Amino acid sequence: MLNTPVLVLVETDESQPTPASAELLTTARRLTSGDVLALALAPVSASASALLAGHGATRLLVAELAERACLAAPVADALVAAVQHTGPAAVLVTSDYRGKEAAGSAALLLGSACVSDVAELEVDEDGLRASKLVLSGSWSTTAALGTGGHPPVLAVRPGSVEVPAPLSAEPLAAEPLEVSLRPESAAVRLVSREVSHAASGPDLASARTVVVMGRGTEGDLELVRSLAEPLGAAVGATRVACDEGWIDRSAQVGQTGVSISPSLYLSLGVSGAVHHTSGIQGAGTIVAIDSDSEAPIFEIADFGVVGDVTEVVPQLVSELARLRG
Ligand SMILES: Cc1cc2nc3c(=O)[nH]c(=O)nc-3n(C[C@H](O)[C@H](O)[C@H](O)COP(=O)(O)OP(=O)(O)OC[C@H]3O[C@@H](n4cnc5c(N)ncnc54)[C@H](O)[C@@H]3O)c2cc1C
Repeated sequence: MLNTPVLVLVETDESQPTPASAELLTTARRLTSGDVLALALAPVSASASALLAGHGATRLLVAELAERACLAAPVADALVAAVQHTGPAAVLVTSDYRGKEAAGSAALLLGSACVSDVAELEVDEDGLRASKLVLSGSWSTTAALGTGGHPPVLAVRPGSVEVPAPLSAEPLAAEPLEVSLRPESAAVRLVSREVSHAASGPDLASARTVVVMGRGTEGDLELVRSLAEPLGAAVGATRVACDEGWIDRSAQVGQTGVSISPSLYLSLGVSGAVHHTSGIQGAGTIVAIDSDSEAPIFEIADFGVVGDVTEVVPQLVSELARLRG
């Protein structure tokens, strides 16, 4: 175990940290006996701050980036400022679209290492080791990050660790962090930001359960939602479903879409092309419903149903309702 601080970029809503942030804090807490420094990019409510502490944070730095918090370059500047202020052994961010880009930029600015899509982190006598799956999950690679240099910046995939219930804790005192933006960061302005159609359920990248719509659903989003809603699942899609305009592009899972690692992945009429399955490498249990028994998705599925989604899904939904009384 390390005894030096670990810096974690966290996000909170009104009352709590996001599930991905709780995972990062859990990971950091397991890596070090030293401080776990939470860096927030907006003011944090007392209840969210207490939960940050409950998940393992010992200090809370707040860099107020306002609307720039959703742009990678200013976030990288905030990470660099926090590193210079606190001297951590490592920096953890969530491996999503913004986190990966910010991690790369921050590592470049710090002259340190960067690994994205990290599935597992451990400490051995030589320092930190980060593991990830590559080549559509056919290889697991581990990078040794050494010690003594600038802290490595690690983008950790959501869904990689189980988060225990938070301990009861007092809110942390927020420590303001001054961030001076580089001219190139200050030059980028946020013009608009809106919630997309696909984002009406849980966040796709960090959801514990995901139901994915493929071509076999023939665009019946109601059918997909009829299963997703009782499961509290996020809705994802294949590229074909997005190309057809059945659902917003932001729902695309795969090589050119979002990478997901839910505990439960359920596919409806998805063939299992490698471009799609490369985005679900970290998934726990894979359940596939497809009318073609030869579909490649069945090669990686833990449970498979060969059948028509229009017949199987309603039966599944009513069985779920029956089991829940
Ligand atoms: C460079 C590149 C990048 C790509 N990136 C991505 C990516 O990020 N994500 C992605 O998803 N794809 C991506 N693709 C596309 C990918 O190769 C596949 O074409 C796509 O994933 C297939 O989508 P699908 O499974 O919905 O459709 P199909 O492959 O057409 O499969 C449809 C499935 O539905 C089944 N079916 C049909 N009717 C029913 C029914 N009534 N009930 C049950 N099952 C039924 C069929 O048996 C079939 O297995 C990429 C391709 C390229 C070249």
